Amino acid sequence: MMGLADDGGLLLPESIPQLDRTTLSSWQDLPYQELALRIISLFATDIPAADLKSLIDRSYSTFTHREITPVVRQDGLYILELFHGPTLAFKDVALQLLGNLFEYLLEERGERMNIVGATSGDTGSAAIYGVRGKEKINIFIMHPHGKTSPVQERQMTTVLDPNVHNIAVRGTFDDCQNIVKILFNDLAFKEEYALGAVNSINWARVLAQVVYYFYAYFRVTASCGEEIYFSVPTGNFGDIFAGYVAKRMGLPIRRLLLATNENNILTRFINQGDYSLGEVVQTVSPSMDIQVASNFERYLYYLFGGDSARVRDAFASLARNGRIDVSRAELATVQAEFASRSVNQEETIATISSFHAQTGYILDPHTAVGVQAARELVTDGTPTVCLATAHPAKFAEAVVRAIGQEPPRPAALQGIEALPTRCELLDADRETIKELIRKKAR
Ligand SMILES: Cc1ncc(COP(=O)(O)O)c(C=O)c1O
Ligand SMILES: N[C@@H](CCOP(=O)(O)O)C(=O)O
Repeated sequence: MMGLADDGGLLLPESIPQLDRTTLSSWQDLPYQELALRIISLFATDIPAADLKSLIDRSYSTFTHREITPVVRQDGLYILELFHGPTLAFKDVALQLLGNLFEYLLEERGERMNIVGATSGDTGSAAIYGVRGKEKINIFIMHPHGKTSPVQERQMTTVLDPNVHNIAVRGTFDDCQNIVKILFNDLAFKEEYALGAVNSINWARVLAQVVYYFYAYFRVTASCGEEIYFSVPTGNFGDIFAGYVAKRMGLPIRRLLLATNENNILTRFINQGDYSLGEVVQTVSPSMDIQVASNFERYLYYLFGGDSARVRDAFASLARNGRIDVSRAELATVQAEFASRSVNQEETIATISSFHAQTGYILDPHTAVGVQAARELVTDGTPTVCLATAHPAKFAEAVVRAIGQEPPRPAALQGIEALPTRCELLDADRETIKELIRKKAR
C-alpha cells in the first residue's frame, strides 16, 4: 500500500520462498487463477485465502481468453500472449488485481487513496481500467505528451470517470517517473494525500507478474526440471525482474533474455558492465523508451548479496556521475543469469514483416524486439518463450509499415477515435503536478 519505502528505496520481500520439484510438478496442470492463488499466497500472508481467491477470480474474469495468458507456438518459438485483458497489454495481468486489492484493503481500513503514476503508454490505461469508478480511489496518471501511440493515448484520455485524471507532461517518461518518486519521497505530502503507487515500484505489481512465468513454463515443458529461456522486451526492468523472482523461487529458467530497443542502457550493462545514462530516443516501441530502469535497483540488491548500503551508494553514484559500476565477478554473475540484445527500429519492423510472412502471426513492435533478440541469442535449441507484451492493434502505424496492412482491431478499441477526451497538458515540474493533485484529490 505504501509504494516506495520511506527512505526512497524499493521494497522487497524479506525472503523469497523456495519451491521444490514435487511442488512444481503438483502445479503443472492448474488453471491460471489457481496457480496465481498458490503463488501469491506465499507472499500475501495477511489476506485470508478465501478473500484472495475471490479477488483473483474477479480480477481475471475481465480477460477475453479462458486461459488468461495462453501460449502459442510460432516459428519454433513459444509466444506467451499477455494481451487478453481490457487494455490489451501485459499490464492488465497485474493491474486488474492491484485495483481490486486496493479496494479491498481500503474498505477494510476505512481509508481513501490518491494514486499517482507514470506511464510510457501501457501502465496508464491498465491502471485506469483497474480503478475507474472505484469509490475510495482517485487516480492521476502522467504520460509524456505526444510520445505514446495514438491508441494508447486515447485508451487513457477517453475514460471520463470523475476519479480519473490524465496529465500529458511536456517531457519524457523518465521525467514523469522522476516526479512520481519525488512526490513519494515528500513524506508529508505522501501522508496528507494518501498516495498509492501503480507502477512497478509497487511490489504487488511484480508479484502478480511472476505467475505467468510459471504458467508458461508448465505449458511448454513435459516435466519439471527441463530448463528453458524467456525473452522479455524490457524498459523499466519490471517484467523481467518478475522472471528473475520466478527463477530465484526455483523455476528452471536457464537464462533470461533481456531485449531492448535503441534505449539500450540495460543491454550495455549486461554485455559490457556499462550502466551509464544516455538521452531517451523515441522509437516504434514507445513503451520501452526509458533510460532509468526503476526495478534495476531491486536486482542490484540481490547482485550485491543483500547489501542495501551498497545499493544506496550505487544510486548516489548514478545521481553524481550518471553511472553505476560493478566488479568483474559481479558482471560474470549477471552474464550467467541474463543475455541481452538491443534491436533497432529497422530490425523491429523487419522482424514483424518476416514473422508475418513465415507464420501469418502479427507481432506488436515490443514483442518483435523480444522475438528478434531470441532469434539471435538462442543457438542451442533450448525451448524459448517470448513474452508478447501488447496487442499489435495498439501500434497500428508500425505494423502497417512492416506488413502493409492494419492489424485486426479487437472490440475494446472499436470507435475509440470518436469518443470525447479529457486531459491536462502540464510542464514536467513537481510543484505544478502537486498543485493539480491538491486541487483534485478527494
Ligand atoms: C508493451 C510493452 N512491452 C514491454 C514493456 C517493458 O516492460 P518493463 O517496463 O516492465 O521492462 C512495456 C512497458 O512496461 C510495455 O508496455
Ligand atoms: N512501459 C511502462 C512504463 C512504466 O512501467 P511500470 O511497469 O513501472 O509501470 C508503461 O507502459 O507505462
